[in-house]
Amino acid sequence: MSRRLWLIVPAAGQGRRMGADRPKQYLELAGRPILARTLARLHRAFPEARLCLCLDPDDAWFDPRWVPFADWRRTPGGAERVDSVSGALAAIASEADVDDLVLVHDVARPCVTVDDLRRLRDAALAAPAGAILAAPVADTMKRDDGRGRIRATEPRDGLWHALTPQGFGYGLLCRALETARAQGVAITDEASAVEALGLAPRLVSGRRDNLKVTHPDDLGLAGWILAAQDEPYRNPGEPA
Ligand SMILES: Nc1ccn([C@@H]2O[C@H](COP(=O)(O)OP(=O)(O)OP(=O)(O)O)[C@@H](O)[C@H]2O)c(=O)n1
Ligand SMILES: C[C@](O)(CO)[C@H](O)COP(=O)(O)O
Repeated sequence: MSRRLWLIVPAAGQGRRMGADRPKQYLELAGRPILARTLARLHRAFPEARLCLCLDPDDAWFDPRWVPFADWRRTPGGAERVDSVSGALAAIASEADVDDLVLVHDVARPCVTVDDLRRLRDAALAAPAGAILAAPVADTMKRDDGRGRIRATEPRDGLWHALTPQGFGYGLLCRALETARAQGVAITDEASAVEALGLAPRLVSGRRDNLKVTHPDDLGLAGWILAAQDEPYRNPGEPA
């Protein structure tokens, strides 16, 4: 049997750094909520995928009309991003096979391109330890002294920004997150849990404009990026 594709979209954050009147995934980006934009990009790349959308159980903003997937379920978000992802993995335990491929993608990354999504999927299918989109660090890196001054210039050779999606086999990702939890390893992405097992996920060079909308000025930037990208970002029938 061929490996099925699951998408896990953590969307249960509060957007504290954005400081808006609602969680940032519900802020408008080029006329639609960020959540709708991100799901539209994922659907354009993988219309047949099964979606787990991690939402805060108390979320009062979500509208199911923004979900273009035929096969989707809402799963309860947790206290941290990793808890939201773990909750989604647990929710599909009776349906998923260990070899199924799981791509985890932040709802806060609406500018990911269809081309990058498919390249990452293909790389993750071929890599036993999974794969992540990532971008090489382009700036000189400084370490501060805790008082707003430079203590050191850090070598940037071999440094990458971790992006999403991050893709792994279902069984491997469950084992990695359970082990990290049991060992008290703090993780901010899926790859770091897999790394903690002693495995080495592949780095797939992705576009630098796959930014995570985090701070207020990211919103304008994301709007410019969407407008500039050379692929359509509206769903068929969606107003201009
Ligand atoms: N308990 C949480 C925390 C975060 N996320 C999701 O994880 C992604 C990356 O998190 P981040 O950018 O830090 O989002 P927020 O937690 O919303 O932002 P902040 O840290 O500023 O509050 C986002 O898609 C966010 O919705 C989640 O599903 N569950
Ligand atoms: C997973 C991630 O997008 C990789 O860059 C990122 O770590 C998630 O955001 P957070 O601020 O670390 O929760």
